[in-house]
This record gives sequence, C-alpha cells and structure tokens, in this order.
Amino acid sequence: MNAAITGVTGYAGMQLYALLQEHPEVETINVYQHDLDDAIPLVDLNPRLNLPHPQLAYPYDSQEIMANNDLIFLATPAGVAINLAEPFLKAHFPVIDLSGDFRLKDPAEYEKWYHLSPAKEADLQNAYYGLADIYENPGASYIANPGCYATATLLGLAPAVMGDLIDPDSIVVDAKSGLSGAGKSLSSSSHFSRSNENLQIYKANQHKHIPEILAELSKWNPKVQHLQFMTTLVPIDRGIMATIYAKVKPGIDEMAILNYYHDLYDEDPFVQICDDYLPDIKSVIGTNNCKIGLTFNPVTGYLTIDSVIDNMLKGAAGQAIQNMNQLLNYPVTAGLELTALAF
Ligand SMILES: NC(=O)C1=CN([C@@H]2O[C@H](COP(=O)(O)OP(=O)(O)OC[C@H]3O[C@@H](n4cnc5c(N)ncnc54)[C@H](OP(=O)(O)O)[C@@H]3O)[C@@H](O)[C@H]2O)C=CC1
Ligand SMILES: CC(=O)N[C@@H](CCC(=O)OP(=O)(O)O)C(=O)O
Repeated sequence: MNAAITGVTGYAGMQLYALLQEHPEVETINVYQHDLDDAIPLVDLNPRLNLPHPQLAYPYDSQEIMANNDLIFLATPAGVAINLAEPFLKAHFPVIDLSGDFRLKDPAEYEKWYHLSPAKEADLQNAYYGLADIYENPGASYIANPGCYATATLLGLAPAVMGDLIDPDSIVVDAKSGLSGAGKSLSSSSHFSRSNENLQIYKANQHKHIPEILAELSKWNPKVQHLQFMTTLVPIDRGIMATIYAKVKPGIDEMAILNYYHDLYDEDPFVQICDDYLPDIKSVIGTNNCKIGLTFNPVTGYLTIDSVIDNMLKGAAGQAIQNMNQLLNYPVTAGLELTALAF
C-alpha cells in the first residue's frame, strides 16, 4: 500500500515516517507539505529523517493524495485537520488524524477546550475515536487518533470503569509527560533551564484531553460524570505516567480487580498487566505498549493504577499505525514489533 503523510517535520510525523519505513505492508511513503509550491528533496525539508533512498516532498494537494495513496496520516497541530478533512470525508478516503480536531462529537465542547473554531457537527459524527486497544474494528474511514494523556488514562481505567469496580465520583488522575509531548515548538516552559531538574504543573483543570477522557468513561459507565485530572511536565524526552486513584466499591477485593484487568487485556499484544510491580516509564519507551500496575490500600480503600506509555508511540504514531492495521485488516502487530530500549 501507499501511505501519505503531512506534518513530517514535526515530532509525531517523524516518528510515523520511521515506523512506516519498517512496515511490511507499506510499499511507498509519500510526503506532502503545506508550505511548498514545488516538489523538493525530503532531506531539504527534514535533514533529521533517516532516508535510505532519495525521496521528494510534494506540495499538499488532496486530489493528488487520493489518486496516489491508500490512506493519509495528518500529523498536524490542532485546528489544521478541520481545514483539510472535507475532501477526504466526502470521498470516504481513509484518514488517520493525530490531532484532537475530530475526537469530540460536540462542536461546542471543542470550542470550549481548544479555543478554536470546530469542524461541522455532521463531520464530527462521521469520525471514529480510535482507541485501538479497546475498539478493534474501526467503524469509519476517518479515524481520530486519541490524545497521549487520554490513551494512558483510558487504558488504565477501562476495566475498573467498565466493570463498575470503583466509586464513579472518586477518580483522580495525576499524569506526567516528557517534553516531546509538546511537539517541536518552544515555549517558556520547555526552555532547557526552566524544564531541566524541574517539575511544572500546567493547564490545571483545563487540559484539552479532559473531555475526550470523560466522553469515553461515561460511555463505558454512565455513572462517571467527572474526574479530577492534572498534568505535569517532567524533564525527560519521552514517556507518560498516569497515576490514577479511585475508591474501590465495597465488597470488591484486589483479586477480583486484577481478574478484570487480565480479562480485558490478556489477548492484547500491546497492553501488559504487571501483577507484582508498578511499571516505570523506561520499560515502555521505544514500544507501542501500555503497561499497567495496580495496588490496593486496604486502610483507605483506594486503588492506585499506574499506566505508562511512550507518548510518541502508543500516544501518537504507534497507535496511528495500530489503527491503520485494524482499518486495512493487516496483522495488528505489523510494523509494531518493537523492543523497549531499557528494562
Ligand atoms: N508529540 C506528541 O507526543 C503527540 C502529538 N499529538 C498530536 O499530533 C499532532 C502533531 O504533533 P507534533 O508532531 O508534536 O507537533 P509539531 O509541532 O512537532 O509538528 C507539527 C507539524 O505540523 C505541520 N504544520 C504546522 N502548521 C501546519 C498547517 N497549517 N498545515 C499543515 N501542516 C502544518 C508542521 O510543519 P512546519 O514544519 O511547517 O512547522 C509540522 O510538520 C498534534 O495535533 C499533536 O497534538 C498527539 C499525541 C502525542
Ligand atoms: C507535554 C505536553 O505539552 N503535552 C501536550 C499533549 C500533546 C497531545 O497529545 O495533544 P493533542 O491532544 O493535541 O494530540 C499537552 O499537554 O498539550
């Protein structure tokens, strides 16, 4: 198959390009860039890409993209896919959109959390929220790849919420991310001197992943109507740890909880339940895996769920490939048989 990408000069786009190079079903990767008038060597656009063969980057043109490719990945910032999606939606051409533009169904919610003009409601309804480890058969050709924090949080909470094991009013998420989660643009909080040897809480109670997390949790269990969600920038390159606290319902013991987690994930090649330890970030870096550890405190009645992912892989490009595999009926692990860089 031929895969198109736009946004290959960004962090997620670069990671995606690297994964597609190794994907057994991908014959050609075609790169399209928004600010080109003519084709140029890709190496001129992004000298950091590892290019075994000379390759061109083409001006962005939706008709040409659909004529020469089987699917496009949009690795663009929030607000961009809204303007690119229409021709693909009309033609039912497969899209995997790494941004948040089509994750929410309600345009007013998008405006509230993203402070941008939303896509048309009908188009939002036609997009599919691609939380690939929970929903295995994409129901539409436009896939909204979930946010990185949302992925770690939702995978960590899914069995507890679906199984009605926890008090729905008690969920607290303390999520930590490395700096690559912010993309390639500098901000005052990502300067070396500010971020190194520092921890910074940001977007307190205002993070744009809150509504997509809540939408899924309340779909799985309508009793969940809110959650407390905080994000902290930590001085590492990659990785997310979502530490989740929730009060366990009376009569539910630790073994029952563990069984729910195993039942949901044991067949999934990408989610591992750590029975006897709480996983650290390094153990998933370089992989499309999510590792989940659990610990119950009988004194307080609280369950702590530790969910770790690589934000660039499971949180972005890896899950995007997983969604492509599911959409095009390729083996789900194709191109994703990756080994952690450390243990
Ligand atoms: N980084 C991460 O861990 C994760 C990122 N995401 C999402 O993936 C998307 C890409 O993120 P990331 O790679 O971090 O972002 P970057 O800022 O690193 O890269 C953004 C890319 O989009 C391109 N771009 C910018 N403006 C436009 C435009 N108007 N039209 C077309 N292309 C444009 C940029 O090109 P140029 O070279 O011209 O700037 C660049 O290639 C975002 O929506 C992000 O939220 C999702 C999960 C995790
Ligand atoms: C560390 C950091 O800044 N992370 C980003 C999350 C990136 C992401 O997943 O955002 P999208 O929803 O746009 O895809 C943030 O908190 O906004």
